[in-house]
Amino acid sequence: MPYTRITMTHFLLEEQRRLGGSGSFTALMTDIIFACKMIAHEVNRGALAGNHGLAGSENVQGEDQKKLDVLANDIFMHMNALGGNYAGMASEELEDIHPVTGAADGKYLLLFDPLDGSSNIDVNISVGSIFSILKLPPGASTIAEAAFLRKGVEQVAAGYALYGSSTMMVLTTGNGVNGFTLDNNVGMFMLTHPNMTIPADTNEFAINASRARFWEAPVKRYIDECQAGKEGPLGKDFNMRWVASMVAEVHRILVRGGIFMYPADSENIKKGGKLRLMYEANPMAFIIEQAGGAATTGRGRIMEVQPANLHQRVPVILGSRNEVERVSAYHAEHDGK
Ligand SMILES: O=P(O)(O)OC[C@H]1O[C@](O)(COP(=O)(O)O)[C@@H](O)[C@@H]1O
Ligand SMILES: [Mg+2]
Ligand SMILES: [Mg+2]
Repeated sequence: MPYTRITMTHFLLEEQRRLGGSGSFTALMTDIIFACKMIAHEVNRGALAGNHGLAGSENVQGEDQKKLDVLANDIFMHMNALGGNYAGMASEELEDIHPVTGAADGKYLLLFDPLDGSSNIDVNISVGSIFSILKLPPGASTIAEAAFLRKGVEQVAAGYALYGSSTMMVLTTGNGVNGFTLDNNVGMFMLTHPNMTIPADTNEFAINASRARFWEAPVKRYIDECQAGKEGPLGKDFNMRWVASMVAEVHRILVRGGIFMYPADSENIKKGGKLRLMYEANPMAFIIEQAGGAATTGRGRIMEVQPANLHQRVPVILGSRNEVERVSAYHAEHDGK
């Protein structure tokens, strides 16, 4: 049998040739690949390297930082500054944007969640990293927060690394979604999941049901209908999953379909929702839409939300198109639209 493996680097070079680019995109992706490999290594060493537990500090959102949140952030910042491809970065773990010194020619902006699902670190359940890449606006000479505050539709690429039973990277550059698995023996990501697509229908939902008492009527209606199964209005039995790592939930949906919801509720709406728009919701929405799914706040497309600040939160409902559209329709009906 002929050998057919394609490395992520070769895949990116091919993509670059197709677009007629100069190579800077491949270079910046190489930095992200290095960062994710190093974080995978630290996640994998876990307690052996003393990587579990709290760091003893809080991030800008008032959340307790885990040691790995801090380490993953340091790795992401360091590796992505080295190549000089970015003019600036923004992270879940940093209050302000971080202009990259010496990167006068950096043409891109990087936003990231260095470690997603961090409540799962110490219990050895899948976690991940999420990233979103924007082009520096034309004519921008100084890197201010305003340069980052752009709608998700302006992303040029987005992806995540999943540190699970195997390490994977999933990427979109606006031309479909492709998944790569890290071969630890050769240290390279190999294309294993070409052209990932999400089935339009599903019978699997993911929501943190402990928040049911706070849900809005359209969310309660939908989950009640899922739970009513074959005998209910949806006419089929549903299964439920909740990993509490958005990366793992999105990956499951890309592989076998499903709907993931972290909706607005009467409690989290005081902050705008739970998940962060710029480095969680937007990159995942881009990936999901590119795979044929849909991503909404319940009241509009996530990627069309105009960000007002870096750490803005937003309600998130994404996955198999027909189910996401059903939940949106329930919101519209409820709002009298
Ligand atoms: O603790 P909950 O309410 O189940 O929330 C879990 C959600 O929060 C997150 O962990 C937030 O991400 P961080 O771990 O990066 O803060 C998501 O990955 C996940 O979907
Ligand atoms: Mg996160
Ligand atoms: Mg995080």
